[in-house]
Amino acid sequence: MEFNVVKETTYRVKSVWKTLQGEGLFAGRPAVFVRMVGCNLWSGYADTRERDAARTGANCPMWCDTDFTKEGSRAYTAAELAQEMRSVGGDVRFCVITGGEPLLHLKAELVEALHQAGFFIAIETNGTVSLQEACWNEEENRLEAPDWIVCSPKLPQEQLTLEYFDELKLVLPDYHPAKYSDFAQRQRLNEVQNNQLPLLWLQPEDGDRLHQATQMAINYALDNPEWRVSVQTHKILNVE
Ligand SMILES: C[S@@+](CC[C@H](N)C(=O)[O-])C[C@H]1O[C@@H](n2cnc3c(N)ncnc32)[C@H](O)[C@@H]1O
Ligand SMILES: Nc1nc2[nH]cc(C(=O)O)c2c(=O)[nH]1
Ligand code: SF4
Ligand SMILES: [Mg+2]
Repeated sequence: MEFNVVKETTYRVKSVWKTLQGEGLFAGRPAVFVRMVGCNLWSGYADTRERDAARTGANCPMWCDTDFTKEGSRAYTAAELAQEMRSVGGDVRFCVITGGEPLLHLKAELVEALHQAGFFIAIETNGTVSLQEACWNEEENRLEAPDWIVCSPKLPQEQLTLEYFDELKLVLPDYHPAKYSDFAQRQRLNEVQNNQLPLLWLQPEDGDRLHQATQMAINYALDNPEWRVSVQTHKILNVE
């Protein structure tokens, strides 16, 4: 007898947890976070920082504050992940998909499952992956995209393929606004923002250079008031 086994797509997830969104417009808002494994700009292992920074040309491998390695991760189907997120989140229906680089994983199928489970979906991305390519719904011939896109670029703007975003977050001192002026135009006008105000953030790099980076961010915003300073509030509140 022949069996036609259709293998379901699974998603490699480091962790699912309930916390407060720490950064950007939704700072302070209860959220279910999903951290996907792996990134295209750094392997995630400390001994490869310099090598990976030289290879990718991004500085973030030198100071990324996140463990997105595969150790302790789990594979979920879209339905299993939606269920786990409902179970972890209780009444929370705001989720943030991050990583690592979440657009290496996210597909229309998962976006659909999370929407069906009632979630408003935000993502945090480095801008190197096209939404069109990641989240195209082949059957219905349309884009099945997350609802809210936060982009924190680490490569020169000419190399970024992300078509649009809702918030732009540059980590200082390595990523200067002057180098992202064309890319900043890809911010979309959206209903949440009542089609107004650009959301342009300067986020000081946490680590040895935090003090210097914070001063830079403050001074730049005071001189260029379309930019705002983003504080990583979860680190102050001491939540994950
Ligand atoms: C860990 S990244 C994951 C998502 C995606 N790979 C990206 O870079 O946007 C999540 C956010 O943390 C920021 N980030 C990482 N390390 C940081 C640090 N040491 N200080 C401040 N922000 C940091 C990133 O710029 C990004 O906005
Ligand atoms: N609480 C909390 N808020 C966050 N906002 C963006 C984060 C990320 O790592 O993508 C993050 C995070 O790691 N924790
Ligand atoms: S900041 Fe984002 S892009 Fe850079 S290494 Fe960390 S997860 Fe990857
Ligand atoms: Mg973080």
